[in-house]
Amino acid sequence: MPNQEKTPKEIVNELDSYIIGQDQAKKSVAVALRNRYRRLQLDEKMQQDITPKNILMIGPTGVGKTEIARRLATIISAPFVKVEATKFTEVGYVGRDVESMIRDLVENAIQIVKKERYSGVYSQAEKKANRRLAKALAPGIKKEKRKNQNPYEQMMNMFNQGQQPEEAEEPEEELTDEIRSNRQAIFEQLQKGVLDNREVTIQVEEEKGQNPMMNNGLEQMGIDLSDAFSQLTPKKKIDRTLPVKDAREILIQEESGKLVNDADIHSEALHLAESSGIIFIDEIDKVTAKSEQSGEVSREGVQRDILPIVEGSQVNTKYGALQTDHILFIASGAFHVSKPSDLIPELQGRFPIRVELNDLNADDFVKILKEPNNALVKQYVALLETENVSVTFTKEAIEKIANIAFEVNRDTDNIGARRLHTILEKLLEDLLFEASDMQMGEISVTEAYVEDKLSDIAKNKDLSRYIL
Ligand SMILES: Nc1ncnc2c1ncn2[C@@H]1O[C@H](COP(=O)(O)OP(=O)(O)OP(=O)(O)O)[C@@H](O)[C@H]1O
Repeated sequence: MPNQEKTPKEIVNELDSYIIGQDQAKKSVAVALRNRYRRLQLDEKMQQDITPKNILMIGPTGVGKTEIARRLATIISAPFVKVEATKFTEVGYVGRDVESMIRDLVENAIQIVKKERYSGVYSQAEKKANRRLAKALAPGIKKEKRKNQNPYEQMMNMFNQGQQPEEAEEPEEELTDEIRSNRQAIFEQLQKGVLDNREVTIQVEEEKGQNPMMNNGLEQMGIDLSDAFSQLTPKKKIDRTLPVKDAREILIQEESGKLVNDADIHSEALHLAESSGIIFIDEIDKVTAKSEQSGEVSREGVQRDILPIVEGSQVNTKYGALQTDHILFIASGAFHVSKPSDLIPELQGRFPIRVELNDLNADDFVKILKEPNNALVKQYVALLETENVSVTFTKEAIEKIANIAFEVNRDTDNIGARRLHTILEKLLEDLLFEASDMQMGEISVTEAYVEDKLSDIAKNKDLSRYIL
């Protein structure tokens, strides 16, 4: 489960592999996280005396605020959600209520726990899935179901034959020795992954879409009716024909679901969200009285609604009640118009750790393009490699891209590192289009190539507003 024992230095080190600069912000999140862990080690009385300290990140858009918080959560496998303060409305108005952030956090925790539990039963589930695939690929001889058999008789027959109810839904089949040994041989091949591309028809549970009409409003109370109904009605099975490797994935999911206990997952997820959840509240600067436009629904009211959640309260979810005391909240905003002191005093008190994030310059962009583990340039190189096209970027080309990004930010809107995404997409547009037909090739992206593709657009402010 979440690795809370990492020291602040270890955390900062790991953050460094993904985020360039912003050292102060990295340090603050690492310390806040460690303090939460330290507080949990104390006796209850002491724990209550120490109020958890949340973080306020101040900085322009696209400089790494969300990225630091999200990455922090990944490093310690903690549940994480990002919400926008402006999307919430005061209690009593139509819109999302603030408690939905807690319910979203729990959903995220469920996914984390489920993934972990499923991986624990993976080999067992895979074997069961391969058995089902072998059965589908080497079917037995179907026997006609006896007519006029009443349900009681059917149950008794099943019982006598030691069948499970789900097996009983399928028509009975007769197995000859030949089918049996054929099935076993297929099963063994399946285990080795030999038949992965063969087509197979399997019965899968029909996916039920949620009914938004039914849930609207009830969601606010943590009630999901379609979920409740789907528990009551048996799942409908439908036939699907698809390659073995895809069918196996579906069946492994189904079989894993049968091997784990849902109630355990739910309670573990609640505990996980309570003890190590991280909630990132963006645009907090936009819910101050200063940023309000006249005639608008009070935005400050949203702060009043957020307050009890940040202070520690109980929120009901469909998996049970959750106490919010130990959740780490990271609020963020540019604070161009308003100041942190425009937040209601109680909320200011709950976000005592303030960090400012710096604007990014062209040198930062060079590093962002090539250094992080998931650097953009690395992503495109990997994507094109799947087409056997090997792309390299010269040092000068990367500097040129960084400079163009910086200039476009300066001359139009400053969207921080997000500008690199749009610029690279435009730069590599033709290459991405042609790559599939190139059949092996080596391409070097040079400064001249960048100039050729981007300079005209970058020089024209109106054009770059639309394209870059
Ligand atoms: N310092 C950085 N190092 C590496 N990548 C960065 C950095 N800053 C931003 N990025 C990249 O830019 C994108 C946007 O950054 P992020 O989501 O963190 O913005 P933000 O500061 O939270 O802005 P907003 O408040 O508008 O959400 C991300 O894809 C991220 O990878």
